[in-house]
Amino acid sequence: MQIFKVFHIEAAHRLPNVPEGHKCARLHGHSFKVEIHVGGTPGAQTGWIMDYADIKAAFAPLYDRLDHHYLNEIEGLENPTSEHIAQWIFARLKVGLPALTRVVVHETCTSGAVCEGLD
Ligand SMILES: Nc1nc2c(c(=O)[nH]1)N=C([C@H](O)[C@H](O)COP(=O)(O)OP(=O)(O)OP(=O)(O)O)CN2
Ligand SMILES: [Zn+2]
Repeated sequence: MQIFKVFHIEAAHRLPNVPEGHKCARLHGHSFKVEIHVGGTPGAQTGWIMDYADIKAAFAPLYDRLDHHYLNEIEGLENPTSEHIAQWIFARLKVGLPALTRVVVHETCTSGAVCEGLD
């Protein structure tokens, strides 16, 4: 079973490696929606896999690094595609949140990336 918590991140970026004339080469911003999913079995007494507040606390340091920042300036996000943002979050969050199973980054209402592990 999995639970999830949703975060909203305002941030700017540009994609440096797109073909010439691509709209995403220009500086622009998004209201990113990030889902953090955690897997496990609900505890017999608690009835929950984990307190949602603990997911929030684990993600907080990364949230602070991303929210209202220019993503290209962040180490590891020099090419901040949805895919790279999802991988960047997964790699760093997994260390302190071992039950992490999935990171979903909605870049717009119609597009996004899902990371369920690192190759
Ligand atoms: N595979 C990827 N493709 C694109 C990415 C990406 O991160 N991974 N990023 C972009 C742009 O940053 C852009 O902001 C989002 O693109 P898009 O979904 O095309 O945005 P629109 O608002 O124009 O979408 P519509 O629903 O078609 O209006 C581009 N590609
Ligand atoms: Zn974009």
